[in-house]
Amino acid sequence: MSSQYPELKGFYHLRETIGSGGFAKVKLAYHALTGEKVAIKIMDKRALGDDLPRVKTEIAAMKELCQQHICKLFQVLETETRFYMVLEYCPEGELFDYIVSKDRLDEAEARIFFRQIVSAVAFIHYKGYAHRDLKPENLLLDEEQNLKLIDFGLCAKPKGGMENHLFTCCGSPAYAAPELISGKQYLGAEADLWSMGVLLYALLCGYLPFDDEKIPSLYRKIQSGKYDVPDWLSPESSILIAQMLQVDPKRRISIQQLINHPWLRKGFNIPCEFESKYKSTLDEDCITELAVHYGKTRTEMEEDVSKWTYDYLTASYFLLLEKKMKGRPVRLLQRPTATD
Ligand SMILES: CN(C)C[C@H]1CC[C@H](N2C(=O)NCc3cnc4ccc(-c5cc(Cl)c(O)c(Cl)c5)cc4c32)CC1
Repeated sequence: MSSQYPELKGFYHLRETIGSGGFAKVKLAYHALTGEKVAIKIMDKRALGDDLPRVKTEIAAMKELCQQHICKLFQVLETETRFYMVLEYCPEGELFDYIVSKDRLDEAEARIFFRQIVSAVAFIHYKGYAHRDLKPENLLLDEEQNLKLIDFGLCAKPKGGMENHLFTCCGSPAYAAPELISGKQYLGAEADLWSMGVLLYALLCGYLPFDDEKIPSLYRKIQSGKYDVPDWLSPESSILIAQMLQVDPKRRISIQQLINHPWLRKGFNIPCEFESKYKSTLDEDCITELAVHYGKTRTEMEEDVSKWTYDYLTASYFLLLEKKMKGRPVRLLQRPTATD
C-alpha cells in the first residue's frame, strides 16, 4: 500500500479507505511515532482541476482554526501530483448518519450537539472566517461523541473583515440562505446562521425544513421562509428556529445573541464557550519527549515546534498532545537506540 504513497513510508502506516469527500479519498492511517490513528485526505492535483484553489483555501483556514470542535489538521504534504492532509480521526462518522439512525433527536440531545456547533461556528467567525457549507454531513463524531466541523474548502475570509460582503453562491442548496441563492451580495456570518437554523431543524425533526427534488421549487420554498412546524417541537425550540430562519438577514439572530440564547443555556446556565482549549504555550511533557527522541535540547525543540511548519514534527507534537489530553502516556513509540 505505501508503495503507492512513498512519501508516507515510515511516517504513517496506511490502512483502508474510510470515505471520500468529493475530489478526495480519505484513508485511515497510524502515525508511526505515536501510534495514534489519523485520517489522511489524499487529493490528486490533476483530478482537482479548477478545484485546486479550494484545497489551498482549506489548508490555510485549517492552520488558523485550532479548536476543540473543529477537525484538527496535523500535517500537510505536497508532491508533484498530490496533496495530503493529515487530519484528526473521527471514528463515529457523520452526524447525518447519527440523526438518520435515531430518526430525530430529543431536545436535550439536540442541545448538547447544537452547543458544540455554535461553539465551532462562533470560533471561526471570531477568526474572520465563514464556513458556507454547514450541514450534518460536515459534522463528524469523535470517540467521545464530540462534534468536529470539517470541509473548509468553501470557507471564506472576507478581505477587510466579516462586515464585508461575499458574492459566490456556494454550499448545499437545502442549507443555503435566501440572500445567497438570490445572487445578491451577502454576509458570510449571516448565511452561516441560516444554515445553522436548517441544521437545528434537521436535528429536532429528522427532515429538512425546505426540500424539493427540483432546485427552482426548492429555492422558492427557501425564499418564502415558510416551513412546517411539527407538533413535537416545544415552543422554545420553535421560537429559536424562527429567529434563525428569518428570510431578511438583518432580522436574523446573530451568533453573539445565539451564544447566550435561553434555549442553549437551558440545563447548562452558562453561555456557549467558544475560545479554543488549545493553549498557545507549548506543553513541556511533549517538548521533552520530542527533544529526547530527536537528541535535541528542550530549547532547540521549542524553537523547531514553534515554527508550526505542519510537517511531521508538527503532527508528532499535536498527536502527543492528543495522547496527553486523552490521559494516555506522553510517550513516542520508538525510543532512540544508542546508535541513533
Ligand atoms: C461530506 N461528506 C461526504 C464528507 C465525508 C468525508 C469522509 C469522512 N470520513 C469518513 O467517511 N469515514 C470516517 C472518517 C473518520 N475521520 C475523518 C476525519 C476527517 C475527515 C475529513 C476532514 C476534512 Cl477537513 C475534509 O475536508 C474531509 Cl473531505 C474529510 C473525514 C473523516 C471520515 C466523512 C465525511
